[in-house]
Amino acid sequence: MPRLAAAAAASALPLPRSPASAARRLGAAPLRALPSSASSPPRLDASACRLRRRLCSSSSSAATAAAVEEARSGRKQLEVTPQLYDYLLANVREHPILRDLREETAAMRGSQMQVSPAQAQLLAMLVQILGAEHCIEVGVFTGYSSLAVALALPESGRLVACERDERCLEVAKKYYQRAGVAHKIDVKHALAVDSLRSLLDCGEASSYDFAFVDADKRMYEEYFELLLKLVRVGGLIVMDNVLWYGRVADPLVPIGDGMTICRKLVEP
Ligand SMILES: C[S@@+](CC[C@H](N)C(=O)[O-])C[C@H]1O[C@@H](n2cnc3c(N)ncnc32)[C@H](O)[C@@H]1O
Repeated sequence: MPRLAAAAAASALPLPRSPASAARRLGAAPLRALPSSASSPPRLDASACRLRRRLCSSSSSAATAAAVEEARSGRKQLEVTPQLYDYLLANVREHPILRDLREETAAMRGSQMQVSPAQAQLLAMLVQILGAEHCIEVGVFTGYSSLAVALALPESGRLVACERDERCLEVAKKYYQRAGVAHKIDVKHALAVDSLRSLLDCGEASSYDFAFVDADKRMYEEYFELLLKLVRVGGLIVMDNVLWYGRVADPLVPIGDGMTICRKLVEP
């Protein structure tokens, strides 16, 4: 975690702090625990702590609690209703083959794992803004996000796509062919951690512009450390599901389920 935190400090957008470190930084005892699962410790709402700290010298505790609640309720998060989702879908740019892939995947088990068209458009835009040529994806599923990235890459671009499930890859490869981008995608059918290590073993440190992680969450720290080596200075690492259905406190980039964007600024 220290390396992760150090990298986050250097990046444009910070990664989540642990509740304990947030409390230490604020010099405050936890005010109140957010709901958490039985297996995880209660989490501190750091923004509530910050607010309380600002107010506590001049307010009574009742007034402070009221101000905390007011600030909390004022921080509105938009719920994506079916109507809003339809609106987004109607207005997002989606390649016709991406749409076909989304429709085929909708009938498959695990279809909810696919990134949304809006998230895919964001990834494609990041790749284009960066002028990325070399990309990595960890967690392909049926290929929606990887296809969006490959379509955004120039002809000379390459995407290393890591996935352990062969049946998902069959669907993905079919759509890579249909979209005419199969030549840009190097599919690695293996555990992603092994694929990333073998890229490093092949001398590919600091040679990637962009990485997207959307796979097994317990490995995120490991993926981040490996990608920090593989991505060049100035490159981006995008991690999906960082909020994990809201089970993480102190959200930072509430895009979808907490897509977090880290820019590598220095060699680790
Ligand atoms: C959330 S889905 C990816 C969705 C994909 N980005 C999309 O837009 O359709 C996660 C994928 O990661 C794969 N996966 C999980 N753990 C993995 C591992 N250790 N190595 C490689 N792939 C893994 C799963 O098989 C699954 O297909």
